[in-house]
Amino acid sequence: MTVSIAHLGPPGTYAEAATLVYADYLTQTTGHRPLLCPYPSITQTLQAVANGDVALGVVPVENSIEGSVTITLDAIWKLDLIRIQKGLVLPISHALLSNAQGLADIKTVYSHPQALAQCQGWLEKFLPNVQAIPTNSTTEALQYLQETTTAAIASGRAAELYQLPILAHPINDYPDNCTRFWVVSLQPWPGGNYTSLAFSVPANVPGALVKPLQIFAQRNINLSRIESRPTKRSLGDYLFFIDIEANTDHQSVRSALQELKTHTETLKIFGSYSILNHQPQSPC
Ligand SMILES: O=C(O)C(=O)C[C@]1(C(=O)O)C=C[C@@H](O)C=C1
Repeated sequence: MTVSIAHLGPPGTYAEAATLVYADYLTQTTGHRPLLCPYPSITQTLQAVANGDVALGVVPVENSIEGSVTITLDAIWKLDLIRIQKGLVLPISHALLSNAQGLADIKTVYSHPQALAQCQGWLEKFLPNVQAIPTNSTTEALQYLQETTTAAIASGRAAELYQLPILAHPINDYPDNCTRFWVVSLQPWPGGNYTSLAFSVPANVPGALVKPLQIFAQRNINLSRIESRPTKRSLGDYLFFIDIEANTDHQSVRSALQELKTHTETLKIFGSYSILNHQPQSPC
């Protein structure tokens, strides 16, 4: 049976590039080529997995310049059953695509908010008076390029795919730009050396976060990331997303999670997974 993988589309997005990396890995390990299914937004990609419309989904989680992809974290928290199967890191190199003669003709630039943010400094320096308009994906931004006063931030791969001219490349503010993606599904997976979880704390009182963090520290379990997101219930009320460098199969992790349950209001464990080591020829 062909496995379907949902990702943010249309074709040409960085999420599609990450999905192609995972599709190659699946083809090599199972002998079957999966089917790629583009969705118009990250939320719809995750919803397709939660509904069981597709077996897998690939979503961006964190960028080295701009930090968390908050849409992904919020949706994963809401969609209870989502489990992480793999992590993968993709180098990101943004280009300015446009049919304009030069930068001076550009009045509007379109892109995904993460891409606009990763190029903020470049935009301020080279296109200071231009209006930046967010789109659902970098590829969606390309539909506005019929006008010769518009530009889009997308990948060199997208420029090639849609035969669009590149005015400047690379334009990300820092050269070492990477985005981490998660491959998610409804199935628990045999695991790896990373575990991701999130929790809300019972009340906004002093030290509410100290205890959960101590539980890991006391067992010598290393935290590789901590991120807060508003619960959206009231101002100052937060959820905490944590990545630890250990597997839920380890006795110390199991006992930490047991204890954590008693110090949190809601605890969600998204699973243990390994990182796919991918060495691309060139950035996407
Ligand atoms: O719009 C795209 O092309 C995406 O794949 C989304 C996305 C993101 O949400 O972070 C993925 C990687 C890059 O960091 C920029 C944008």
